[in-house]
Amino acid sequence: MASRNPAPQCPMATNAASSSSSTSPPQAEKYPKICPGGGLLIAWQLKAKKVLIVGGGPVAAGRLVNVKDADAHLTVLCPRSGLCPEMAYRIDVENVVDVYLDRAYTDDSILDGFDMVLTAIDDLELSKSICYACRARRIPVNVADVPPECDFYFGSLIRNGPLQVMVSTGGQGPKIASQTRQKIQAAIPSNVGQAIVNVGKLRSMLRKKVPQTDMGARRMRWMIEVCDKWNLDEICTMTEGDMHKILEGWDQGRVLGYQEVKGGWSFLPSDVRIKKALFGSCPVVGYPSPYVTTMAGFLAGAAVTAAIGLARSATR
Ligand SMILES: C[C@@]1(CC(=O)O)c2cc3[nH]c(cc4nc(cc5[nH]c(cc(n2)[C@H]1CCC(=O)O)[C@@](C)(CC(=O)O)[C@@H]5CCC(=O)O)C(CC(=O)O)=C4CCC(=O)O)c(CCC(=O)O)c3CC(=O)O
Ligand SMILES: NC(=O)C1=CN([C@@H]2O[C@H](COP(=O)(O)OP(=O)(O)OC[C@H]3O[C@@H](n4cnc5c(N)ncnc54)[C@H](O)[C@@H]3O)[C@@H](O)[C@H]2O)C=CC1
Repeated sequence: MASRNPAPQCPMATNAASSSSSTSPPQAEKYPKICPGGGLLIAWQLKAKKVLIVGGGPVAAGRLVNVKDADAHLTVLCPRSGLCPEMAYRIDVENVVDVYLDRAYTDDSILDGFDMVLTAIDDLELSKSICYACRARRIPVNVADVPPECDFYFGSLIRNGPLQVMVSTGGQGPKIASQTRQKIQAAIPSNVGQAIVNVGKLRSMLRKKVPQTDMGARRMRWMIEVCDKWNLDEICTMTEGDMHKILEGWDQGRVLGYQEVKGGWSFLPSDVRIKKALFGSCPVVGYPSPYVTTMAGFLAGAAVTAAIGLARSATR
């Protein structure tokens, strides 16, 4: 791992050590405050892991998307008569369900061998008993609608290529999770996924070029400099040929910038920046580029003036 995660900012955090300043040790301000009561947000690698969904309604269909996005091997257990249109489509047309069992849940032996179980059925007692059977087998389980019977909660998700963001409120305010997700989504540049794909490619090329483990720190410093020197739009334009050029800089201990790699005059702004200034919209607040609004305003003004002029000359 490169470097430690920055301490999460928690305005509601209280720290026993720092709240009584007279007794707090000097380290109290230096280390991140512990903020208990949260869940552990992790990117669980489900690829080829066996997941069972019990139920075939809209909630089960939502869970299906979550686990298939993570490349899980999925079994759905639900009588055909109970499948909602989306679930039927996923099973029959899209064919993304690896094993479909057209029957109701009857006995717990079916749970053996699964790595994760998700229930989304309208039978609370059965849901609870599935939960206990999973816990007896140490299988992580989520029971939709019954937070106490969940080993983990789902959250409000953003996905853009390799980028994934999850907002969780620990089960307390799912609608606020959804609203917060929408605000974050509006602040994330739409091309971030492509930029991450390109950076991922460059990183793996660098690892091939410099595989030595004792070069880890230098590799990381170099990659950090690439990401600082190339902005997101520029990274999106990086071709494999550009990557080879950038990697040539490694031997001289330097990182080539966009202009050095792509050519062009260094005293002019890059074509990417010009395009963005003229046609882009601000990814953070979403307003149209000032250049575009000014130009549109000018054209509208000119059109109105011309129309008035024409109308006047017609009435004379
Ligand atoms: C524990 C959890 C389930 C789990 O993970 O197993 C859970 C539980 C419950 N939700 C309930 C209600 C609503 N859920 C939503 C929406 C979402 N709920 C989601 C997740 C979670 N919901 C998990 C915790 C997430 C967290 O930490 O915040 C989201 C984020 C993701 C997803 O479902 O995939 C998705 C938003 C997706 C998006 O838009 O991005 C809305 C709003 C709406 O529909 O617009 C309402 C109505 C408003 C309200 O009730 O507040 C009730 C019924 C309460 C009752 O009966 O009164 C319970 C049960 C209970 O609380 O007891
Ligand atoms: N985010 C959340 O946590 C939410 C949870 N819910 C809850 O999730 C549950 C499922 O809701 P919906 O998807 O709307 O489904 P639903 O209530 O429309 O249908 C239930 C599904 O479970 C299946 N089912 C019932 N008994 C079964 C059995 N023994 N074996 C296999 N399948 C069985 C039915 O055939 C059907 O497909 C409900 O309890 C609902 O209250 C609902 C909305 C949001």
